[in-house]
Amino acid sequence: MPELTVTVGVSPYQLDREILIKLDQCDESGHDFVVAPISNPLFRQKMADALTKGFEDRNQLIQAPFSPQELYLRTSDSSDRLVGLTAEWANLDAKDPAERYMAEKVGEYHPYLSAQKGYGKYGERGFTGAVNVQSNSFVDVHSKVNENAHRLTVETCAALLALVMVGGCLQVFEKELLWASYIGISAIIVPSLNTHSTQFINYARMICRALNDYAFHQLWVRVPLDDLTSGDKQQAWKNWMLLKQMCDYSSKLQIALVIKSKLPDQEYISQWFAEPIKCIVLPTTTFTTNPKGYPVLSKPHQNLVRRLLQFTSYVVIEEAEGELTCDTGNHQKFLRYLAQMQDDMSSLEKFAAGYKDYLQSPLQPLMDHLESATYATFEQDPIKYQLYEKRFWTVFQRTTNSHTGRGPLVDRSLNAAKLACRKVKVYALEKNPNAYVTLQRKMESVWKDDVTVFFGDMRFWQPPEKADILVSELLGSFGDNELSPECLDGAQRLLKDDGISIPSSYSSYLAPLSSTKLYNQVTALNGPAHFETPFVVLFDAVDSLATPQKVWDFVHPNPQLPTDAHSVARVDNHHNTRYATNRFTCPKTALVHGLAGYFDAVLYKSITLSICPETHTPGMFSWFPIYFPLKKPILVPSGAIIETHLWRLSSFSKVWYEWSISTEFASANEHGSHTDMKTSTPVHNLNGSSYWIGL
Ligand SMILES: C[S@@+](CC[C@H](N)C(=O)[O-])C[C@H]1O[C@@H](n2cnc3c(N)ncnc32)[C@H](O)[C@@H]1O
Repeated sequence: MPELTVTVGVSPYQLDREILIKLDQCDESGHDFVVAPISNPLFRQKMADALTKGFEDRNQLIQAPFSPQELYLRTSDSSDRLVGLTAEWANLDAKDPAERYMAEKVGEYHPYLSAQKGYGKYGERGFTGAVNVQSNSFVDVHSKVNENAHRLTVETCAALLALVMVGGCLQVFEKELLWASYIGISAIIVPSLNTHSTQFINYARMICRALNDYAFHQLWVRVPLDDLTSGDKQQAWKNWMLLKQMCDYSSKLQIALVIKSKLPDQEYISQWFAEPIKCIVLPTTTFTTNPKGYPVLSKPHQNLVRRLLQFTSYVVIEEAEGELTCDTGNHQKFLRYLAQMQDDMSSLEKFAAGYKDYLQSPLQPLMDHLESATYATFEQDPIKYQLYEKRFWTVFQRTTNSHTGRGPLVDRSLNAAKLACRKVKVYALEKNPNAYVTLQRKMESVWKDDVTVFFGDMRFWQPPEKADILVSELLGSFGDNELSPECLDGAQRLLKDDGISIPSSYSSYLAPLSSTKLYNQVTALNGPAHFETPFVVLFDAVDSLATPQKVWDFVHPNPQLPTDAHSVARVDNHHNTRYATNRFTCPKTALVHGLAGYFDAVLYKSITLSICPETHTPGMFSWFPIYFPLKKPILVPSGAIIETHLWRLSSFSKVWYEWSISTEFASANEHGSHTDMKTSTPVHNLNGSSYWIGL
């Protein structure tokens, strides 16, 4: 695991000084950035005054541009070290229709506006100013109200928009965003998501518009990790889901997760790991004090923050209300110390650090020829080969036939034989012409007469004699996805009637998962085919929603095959097709982004290897799990049934998977009783159209 980096900022509850002075102070105390409100209390006061006035006066006040005195952020200097904070007091879902009406529904205030034709972007935003896209000119509609229309060129429009907007809460929000955009701030923290009720629909619409209209790289929504005042422990998460959906899963929409002193249960913490957390907000009140008087976090908080630092390096220390002179330098130092604390890392963790949530296309060792570097990566795993060697220990005295790569399994079988003072004859077979060169050299220099190396495909190769033991390692992250069943079926005729296959069986497992990060990464690959392609990936920003269940298995030697079968795999592969359906109870309301796939294998009798989370072979890193994505995530209520459907299908030239997920839940009907609802995703990868494995 690389050293965790931490970028610590500070969020003053109120700024009473020039922002540049504050930035200097922050530099001195070691902060990397400052989260600063865009406008200040003077502006708030002006807006509050405006609401008490009559129509004309009100509009005059709210149309006035920001005066420099009303802004904390006045210049574009240092905007790269600033995160803007829009006014929390702007209630985007104000019950008072006057507030919202004045702010947004310009058309109703100004009936002729709705009669205008050809509104461009700015008009659609609800500004009184509108771009007439046809004439390429700017119309100050409010001036038109006063029968005093000004026509301005579109070039000056952006600068002028700040001057002509109508006010009110929504207007405040837009006005601040526009100003922040003008001075070049790239990240904005928008008002907190209302977690007490579902009264945030207009807020969601405004966020959606902001994502659409402004060039900000990111909008961070303040969300509490848990709202302990709400009866529903998932209320904050559910509202966040709704917001995400309304914003059509925009990847620019991210979370500033506020961690308070009381933490929720683990299952309600882990649901956030699947979400795009961009920033961790730690109010100073979340810290406790150690005996020397320095601020520290409790152990559970430390664990949580360290876990979250794997997703983001941004931490904001938020000064509590009324703590204007609070010195957050020591809080920041503690966070840096926490980020640097190294756990003892296992070899698995060291190896895995660079692979977390990194999507890889599954290997196709049958259709493609692997590269030397890929074999070198396999060979770094000590555990896999130890397990094979353990197995050889009991069966080595017979002729061995091995499918080899660069030969690590051959080495292990010879080792085991030597330790047990037994003689084995090894035939090593490889179909990769390049790996075959390496094998030949190894035979000449190391193995000598103990091993004979052959070049060929096990499905068609003619052996000098039949083997007692057939050793292979053709397993993929989902067990059968590198076509071990087809290859070993083809090779079964190389085995004596009482011969042994290592592995003797392997099984595949599935579980539903939630991960916005993985979903966004598939989206970023551009193109619908990627949503119909499984990926090998080491899960990190993932919430696993259930213990994986077995979907199917394969056994070798395969009792279904005729003993004299020759090239069976090519003639009829029907016996290797599968369909499995599994049912999972969703433990909490969750957004399902796809399926996690795993496998375990019995090498022989009690010797097994596994990548399933509950039974993972310690220290083994040859395989990461597989991810079957969904084109559109599905929201599943707590307690609902998630039914997975997976097919393994085959033609003469390829094997592929198809998948879909159905959900079943009870829904109240208009008579107050419950009816069962069932929904389903489309079937993914029909006919192997997007992803297949070549035979
Ligand atoms: C996953 S690699 C494992 C290699 C080696 N056992 C190891 O652990 O490093 C599978 C190897 O089997 C070879 N292979 C796959 N299908 C084969 C086939 N039908 N006949 C012969 N070799 C095959 C591949 O070229 C590759 O070298």
